[in-house]
Amino acid sequence: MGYAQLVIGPAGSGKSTYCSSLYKHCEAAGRTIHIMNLDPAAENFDYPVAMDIRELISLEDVMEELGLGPNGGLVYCMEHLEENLDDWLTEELDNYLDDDYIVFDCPGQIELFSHVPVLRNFVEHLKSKNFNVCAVYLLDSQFMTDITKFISGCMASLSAMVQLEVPHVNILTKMDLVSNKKNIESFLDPEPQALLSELNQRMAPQFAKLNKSLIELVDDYSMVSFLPLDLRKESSIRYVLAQIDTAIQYGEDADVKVKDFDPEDDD
Ligand SMILES: Nc1nc2c(ncn2[C@@H]2O[C@H](COP(=O)(O)OP(=O)(O)OP(=O)(O)O)[C@@H](O)[C@H]2O)c(=O)[nH]1
Ligand SMILES: [Mg+2]
Repeated sequence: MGYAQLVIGPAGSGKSTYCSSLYKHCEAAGRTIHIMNLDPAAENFDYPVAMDIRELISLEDVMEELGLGPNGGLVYCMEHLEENLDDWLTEELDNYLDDDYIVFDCPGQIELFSHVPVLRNFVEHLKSKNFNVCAVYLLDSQFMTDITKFISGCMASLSAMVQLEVPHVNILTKMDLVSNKKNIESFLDPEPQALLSELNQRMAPQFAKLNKSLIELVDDYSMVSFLPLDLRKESSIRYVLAQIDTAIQYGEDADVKVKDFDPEDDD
């Protein structure tokens, strides 16, 4: 059994920075994780790159040879990855052992986890290789000061969740930049009714019905919950990692068992 995090989220939400902070955190804690770069356009890395999509295909070559722009080029690269799951990726993964923990640093183009099936097939492939996978969706806390942005962030996360069908953890990044923590706290685990009335206040009356459906949808998937991440604080990184580890049952056989709960024990 292997373990994997698929780090996704809009462009610039802090995915690569998260990966490198996680790497440092684990290194200091004596824990081994491997980071794979899945962004064919990435150039600089703050973490040791264990696997790299650019060894398979580079965006620069694709743009040059096929005359594609950056986004079309990226989609082409990812589709090429998809076609090479069985050979290239399988071979790469063969270098890792049971119990290895791999973190995939994805590109930020939102299409990749909403419109095209690349990441879904990638995840299916990992599952078929016995990996427990968690989608880690990062959203920039700077965009969370406003209910309408919050809802659109939730929708993007939800579409990734529905498409990938793996455990899913939402994280609010760049908490060090948040000056008024109160504004954000109301978004971390908000009351659906409070969200709805705020949304209604912001929008013209004809949207009331749509607003209600949106909030119900978000609530039904019980995903209106974000973990704040402040990379300056080890405790914050540790907490977020522990939540993800629980989601993929990492370390279950060790001492974590006590913390697991069996719904049947609950009555
Ligand atoms: N202050 C602060 N800045 C951050 C943090 N995380 C990332 N940044 C900055 O945000 C910018 C984008 O960060 P990246 O980690 O490259 O974001 P990304 O999601 O990998 O971006 P793409 O790969 O282009 O989608 C960079 O300038 C980072 O330095 C954080 O926790 N705090
Ligand atoms: Mg990145």
